[in-house]
Amino acid sequence: MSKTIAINAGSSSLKWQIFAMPEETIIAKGIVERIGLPESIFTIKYGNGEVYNRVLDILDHDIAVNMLLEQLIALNIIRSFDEIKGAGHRVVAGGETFQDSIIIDQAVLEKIESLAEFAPLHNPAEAKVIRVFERLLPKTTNVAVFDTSFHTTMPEVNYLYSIPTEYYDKYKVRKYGAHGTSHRYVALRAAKMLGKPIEELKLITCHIGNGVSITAIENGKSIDTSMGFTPLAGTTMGTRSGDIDPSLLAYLMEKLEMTDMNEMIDLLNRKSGLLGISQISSDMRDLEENPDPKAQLAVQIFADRIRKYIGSYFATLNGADAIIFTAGIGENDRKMRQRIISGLSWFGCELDPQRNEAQAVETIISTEDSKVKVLLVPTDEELMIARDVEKLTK
Ligand SMILES: Nc1ncnc2c1ncn2[C@@H]1O[C@H](COP(=O)(O)OP(=O)(O)O)[C@@H](O)[C@H]1O
Ligand SMILES: CC(=O)OP(=O)(O)O
Ligand SMILES: [Mg+2]
Repeated sequence: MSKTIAINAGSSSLKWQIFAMPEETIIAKGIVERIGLPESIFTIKYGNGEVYNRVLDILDHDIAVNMLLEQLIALNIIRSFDEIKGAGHRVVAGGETFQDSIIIDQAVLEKIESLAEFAPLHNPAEAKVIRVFERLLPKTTNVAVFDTSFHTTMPEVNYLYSIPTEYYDKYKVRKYGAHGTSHRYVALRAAKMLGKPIEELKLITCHIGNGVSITAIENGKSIDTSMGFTPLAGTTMGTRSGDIDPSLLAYLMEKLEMTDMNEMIDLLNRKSGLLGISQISSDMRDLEENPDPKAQLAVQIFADRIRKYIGSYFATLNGADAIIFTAGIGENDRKMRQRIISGLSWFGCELDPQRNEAQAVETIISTEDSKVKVLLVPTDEELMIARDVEKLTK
């Protein structure tokens, strides 16, 4: 038995699990939520159902990971960092350089850092977390697992933008997508739940967290996905605008007397989405029950954009067997699932209100008669990451 830690740094969270491998039993797990927001939540579950929980302001991922490593020792979950043989790190953007998971050396880490423009809210923070590991756990093998890997099967017709092709040839400008590890995991689980080989299924997977992406899956392969060159594209998200008319950039920059394009991109990445529309919060928990009309408008726009992508993927796939909900909002927010599916009855999707009460458990939430099944599948990016560490370090 060896111990592997899987670290999943998201835009608003840091999730992690320590597994005994190859048994895949969980030794401890935890999440730091609302990173960068007031009242971040730091939780560790370990031992025989023990829980360590603190609410405090955690400014960034660097602080979160240092706090986590400190508590692993303080709570006696491990006696020394040397016990951890492998560490798997989620990295959002691998570009065309990294098609698969890889052991991290200095050249790999520098390349991950150089891909910052491909995932500005993620790669820099993820690289920092890896550097903390290199410093504090020098004997541990670090492995990078890329969100983009699963989407490398997308056909050219879907990953190319309608701009001069020379820019793809010269600069690798294309759609890369994200959340691939999650889409892959929930698709595999869905096939099990439906009792069919994944090769025979057409699936639309909806990863709805602080970042949101919708993926069309055929034959177990990603055919198209809503995120683009970076995770800014697609649907409305916690702080990201999703798709907009690019002409807006020049127009708004002039109005705002902005000269730096990075400032504009930052506005779309960090001040838009639920936060921008509601002017209240990027966190769905602060909005869902909030009677403020702006909060409710934000919630409606959020649902509408997801529904539109699902609709378009019915066209991409020429029909679908199942829609799958996962991630923070997809797993926990039944009202949001109801809002999204209620507009898709023409396609043959019908939710069972009672089954839809479920939260964070694997279950079918559509009615018996629903032509398209609707599934709730809690994602487990960390397990997929730990499996890749095991594969590469054996
Ligand atoms: N019980 C809940 N009801 C509604 N939304 C929830 C609930 N629990 C978590 N969320 C939402 O999930 C989002 C975070 O999702 P998550 O997948 O953890 O994020 P990340 O993108 O950082 O990985 C937040 O917007 C949070 O409000
Ligand atoms: C790519 C992305 O948006 O990831 P997350 O939802 O974890 O922030
Ligand atoms: Mg995430």
